[in-house]
Amino acid sequence: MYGKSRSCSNRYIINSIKRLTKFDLAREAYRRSRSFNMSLQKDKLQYMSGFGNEFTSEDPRCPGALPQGQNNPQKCKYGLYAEQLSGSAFTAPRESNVRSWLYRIRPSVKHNPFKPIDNGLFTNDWDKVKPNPNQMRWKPFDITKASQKKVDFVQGMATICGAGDTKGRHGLGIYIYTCNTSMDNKCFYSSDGDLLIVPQQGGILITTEFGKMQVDPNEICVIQQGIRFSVAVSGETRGYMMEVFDGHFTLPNLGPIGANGLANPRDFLTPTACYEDKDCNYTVISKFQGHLFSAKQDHSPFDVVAWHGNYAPYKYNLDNFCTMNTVSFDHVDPSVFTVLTCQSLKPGTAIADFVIFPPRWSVAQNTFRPPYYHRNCMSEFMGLILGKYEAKEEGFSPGGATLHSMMTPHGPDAECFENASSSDLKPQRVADGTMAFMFESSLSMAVTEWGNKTKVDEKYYECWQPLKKHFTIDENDTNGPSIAKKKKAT
Ligand SMILES: O=C(O)Cc1cc(O)ccc1O
Ligand SMILES: [Fe+2]
Repeated sequence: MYGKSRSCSNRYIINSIKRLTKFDLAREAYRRSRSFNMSLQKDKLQYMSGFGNEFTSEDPRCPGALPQGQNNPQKCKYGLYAEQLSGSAFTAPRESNVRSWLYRIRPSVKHNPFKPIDNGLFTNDWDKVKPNPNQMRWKPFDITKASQKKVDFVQGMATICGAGDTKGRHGLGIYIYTCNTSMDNKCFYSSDGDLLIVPQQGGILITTEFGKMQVDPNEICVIQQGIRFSVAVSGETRGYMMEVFDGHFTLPNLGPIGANGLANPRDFLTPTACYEDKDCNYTVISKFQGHLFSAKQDHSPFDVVAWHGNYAPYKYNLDNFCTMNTVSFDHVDPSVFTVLTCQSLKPGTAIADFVIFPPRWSVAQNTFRPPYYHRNCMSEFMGLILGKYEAKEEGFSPGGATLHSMMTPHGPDAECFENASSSDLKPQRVADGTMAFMFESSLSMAVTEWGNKTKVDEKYYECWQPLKKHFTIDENDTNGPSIAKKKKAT
């Protein structure tokens, strides 16, 4: 039945070359799926638009692979296995209930046992490190050259800071990834949380169980808990990554802004089903309770022929962000630039917000335009994708980072303060050719041992030391301080 069907071309080919050995058949299936996958140039990849939609997707090579009207028929078309991936408790309220059904060549369970592997610089063990309340700044993180040592995405992950606990399902981790080589017959998934990936140098082609996404610098993607993915790169590659243990990212409420603006739902792109039927020695790396484990299996995990559901990875181009801001006076809080948020149980308070500082018009009367001086009951980790950040034109470079921990004072450097205090306030473009971002968390994060000793800019504090005392009392100022007025009266 399957062999006669034009619809599943791998089977068709396999059955039409009957006298070949099992090995030849497997090789032929691999060749066909490989040439299909290679023909998917990054600009030819197809996506479905929308945030949190109920999507359906079938690989065009196997039409009708999705069961109609039910999730797990006694026999799935093309001999596929049905598998549910649950991203919320079965009983979660409808608005937060997420799951997808995958129709795959083999179920994920067909693997050898997981064995612990060396975590390298990747850890969620931040409680052993001594706390450090200082402002932290990191110079751009080094990328190993392929000629020195081949490093893939998983080998190149390093934890810079974090808080909370994977077992208690509460917290976040912030990671830097640097790599020079594609993951080869190897995939990764986190059992602990959702990953938000922010490429900074070099695009990444991510193959997931749901399909492929090309994510270039100035784009971001989210790969949720449990979803397997493999990263291909084409040179020296660097980026930032945040993992949230509590729940999933959502779009922020817009309140009085109205129904549109900030990150609009239709600009989120989810990949379409694209299977590979590949028999090979494959390695699955699992992050489980903050530790890495490896399991071998005899096939590619990217064998999902069709899927449906509302639990699927997505990407977003930061250029699509519709910025809101003041058109009268005062510097508006940076929450107005929130792209995605992972909320805690405390109303309006985030485990993590992903906030960007996009190119925009700045129009403000009688206002100190750059970020204000600040002490925050939240932690602020910042990264720079491109260009410069207006509050610190010098010293904060693309591929570097800053951390302003809970209640740690921060704000514009002395030069920025002096310039912005006297600049002409006509409407102006700000942040053109730049993209800075912030991971803001209500948790108090600890910097890891690696974070404390790698690329740290020990002189960061110096950027505020030239801030001058400008305080003066003008005896003739009738609106001035009461002491001056009292003196005049007597
Ligand atoms: O530069 C920062 O550290 C982030 C930041 C931005 C802003 O617009 C206002 C306050 C703030 O802390
Ligand atoms: Fe701040």
